Amino acid sequence: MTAVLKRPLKLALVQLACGISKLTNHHRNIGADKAANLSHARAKVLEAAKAGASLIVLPECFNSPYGTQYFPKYAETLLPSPPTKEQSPSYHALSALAAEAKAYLVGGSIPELEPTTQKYYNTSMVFSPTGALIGTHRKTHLFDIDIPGKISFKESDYGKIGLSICYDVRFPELGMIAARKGAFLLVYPGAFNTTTGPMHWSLLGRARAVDNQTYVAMCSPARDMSATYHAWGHSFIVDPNANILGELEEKEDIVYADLDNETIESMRKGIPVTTQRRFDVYTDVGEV
Ligand SMILES: NC(=O)CCC(=O)C(=O)O
Repeated sequence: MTAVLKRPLKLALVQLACGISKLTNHHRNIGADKAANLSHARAKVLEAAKAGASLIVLPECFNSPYGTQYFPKYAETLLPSPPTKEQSPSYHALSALAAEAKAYLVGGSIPELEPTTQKYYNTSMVFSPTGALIGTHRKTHLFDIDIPGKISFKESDYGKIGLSICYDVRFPELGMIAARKGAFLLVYPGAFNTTTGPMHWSLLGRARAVDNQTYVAMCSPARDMSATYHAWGHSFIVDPNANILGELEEKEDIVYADLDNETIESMRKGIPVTTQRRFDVYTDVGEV
């Protein structure tokens, strides 16, 4: 999916502690307690909003332990939209939180149960600062006017973001299609692990940034060695030149970066691959 946001903007990735934690009694089993996770996510998102972030991202499976064995217990029904509070407490919590934070909120992902087919999905929901749902993504493998003193509206100040989930980052086509449709930022709520994380997490995010000359944001849960799945952590934000603007370690924390148009424009001017494609020689797979 793509969403449209005004730039420049401050982006925050919330590397949430969402596995089962043994840190303190207070935090014990927080990963297994959806209501506690939603309340903890609220506190961290409001912290990011207070720091000035207008686009805030939560990680993959932010309100449940990560693992398909947990899907039946934690899954919510999102269709028909809008769901009731009973069908999807997370939908309502995220919608209210986006409005409270007055920020765009990429709600990481949650397990979804499709009521007709009874199939499970790993689904991300995106809310606007009014609390409206503006997009969803299920993991799959310019009007410019300036009349002085009257009206000024610059549609080109707005940009789209492309959203995929975790393993999706290994499929360059998704990011490429989003970038070719105008996305300036590719967001991946994700939960790599302590095996594949050190090998590929950073490499893949930086590769997608260079491929598409966009910003890329990879938002992981914090690592919890007492959970059944050990998330890599290391949430990071990278610019279109593959420079890491900020990266976390494995514990709970928030990383911020200011994103602008100029960096993308200057990168695309300097290395103009976006205008040099040879569709007379090979097929335009990004044109779908
Ligand atoms: N949650 C995921 O999709 C994990 C993907 C992963 O670890 C990988 O290496 O890819």
